[in-house]
Amino acid sequence: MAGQWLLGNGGAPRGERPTAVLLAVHREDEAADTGPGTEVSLAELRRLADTDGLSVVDEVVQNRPRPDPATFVGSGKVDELAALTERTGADLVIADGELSPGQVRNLEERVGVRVVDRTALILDIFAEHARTSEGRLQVELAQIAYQLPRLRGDGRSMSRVGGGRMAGGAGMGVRGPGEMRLETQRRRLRHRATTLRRNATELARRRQRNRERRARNQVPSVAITGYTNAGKSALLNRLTGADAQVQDVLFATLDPTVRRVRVDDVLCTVTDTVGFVRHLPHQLVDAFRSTLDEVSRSDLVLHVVDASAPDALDQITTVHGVLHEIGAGDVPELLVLNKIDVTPPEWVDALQRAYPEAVPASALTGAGGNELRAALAARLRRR
Ligand SMILES: Nc1nc2c(ncn2[C@@H]2O[C@H](COP(=O)(O)OP(=O)(O)OP(=O)(O)O)[C@@H](O)[C@H]2O)c(=O)[nH]1
Ligand SMILES: [Mg+2]
Repeated sequence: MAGQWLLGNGGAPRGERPTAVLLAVHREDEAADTGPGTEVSLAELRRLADTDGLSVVDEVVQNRPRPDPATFVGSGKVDELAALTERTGADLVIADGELSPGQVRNLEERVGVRVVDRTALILDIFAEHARTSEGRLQVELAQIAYQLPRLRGDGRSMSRVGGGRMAGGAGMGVRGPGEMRLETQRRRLRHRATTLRRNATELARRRQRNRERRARNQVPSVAITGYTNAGKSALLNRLTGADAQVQDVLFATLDPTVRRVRVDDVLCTVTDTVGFVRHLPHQLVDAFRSTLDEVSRSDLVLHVVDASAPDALDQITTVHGVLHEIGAGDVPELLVLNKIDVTPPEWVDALQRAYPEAVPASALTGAGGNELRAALAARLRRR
């Protein structure tokens, strides 16, 4: 895909990447006890920015019970942010949350640089990583859903935030009052979404037919799921000898790879698919419905956890939340504690205390492979 609507520039050397300041609200109230904490969330936002080809130069965090409805952080912090972006010459600000269109406008007016949110960043990464026509189509649908309520009539939001395939074109060369332009943009986007949805339906039907064919052959299906970067693709390769793309970036895989494989004596299909993340944009969950159906229609979910992540337990909870949301909450699950080659043994113990049936393994070294195969075959036979 052309790069004009991308926030970052993954191909550029680090020194030439666009620079960003992160902006977060640290809630001191009860929410802080249940969530992963601001530190973990910010570290993840930093990785997302890095994956998107941006260079993070600084961050601004404010303690407050909840985000300010007008400017996300309070007025004093906005001044601080403006001074910081001025001093560092940062190209944009990324808020760790979802901003309302009003918050974006107010912040941009006062800070003087582009302001985007976590959702836009994730959409941008998806746009860059989608390879197949189905993946691209789903990403564009998600982008349109994100853009529609954020159109400004001046054509700005189109090319500024995430943008879709039509980013540069829509709204260009249209004269007239802002209201009319806004209406034209809206109509074009809706029209485009209708076309895309029609194609998506056709692709979903094809997926459905393939699933039915596999079901007729009585071959059970296993869907590999888990948090992004947990090692899902590496595990698929380890289990099936496939050559799925393994990368130390977030959302390397967007398009499902299906492999037929014999696990011990059981023949099954194994699908590797898109990873999950905290606050996975609902626009993406909606748009990726047909891809995610591979998970909800599978016979077994192989849930891969990066045991070496300090927030592994919280990642498990996040994945369970998304599985529930996509209607896969009732599919039997086998948990794999991956990356034990780099995990302190006491962490693995703690995870196994919480999830006694989980199988420790390493997709990298192959450790635990036999136990995993045996557990997988046993679960499939039990079916
Ligand atoms: N040390 C170690 N690294 C691993 C292991 N499994 C995967 N990795 C590394 O973790 C990173 C992510 O692996 P992937 O297989 O791409 O992860 P994924 O879950 O498919 O990630 P997305 O598709 O981006 O959601 C890569 O750098 C892998 O080399 C493991 O068992 N041990
Ligand atoms: Mg992957």
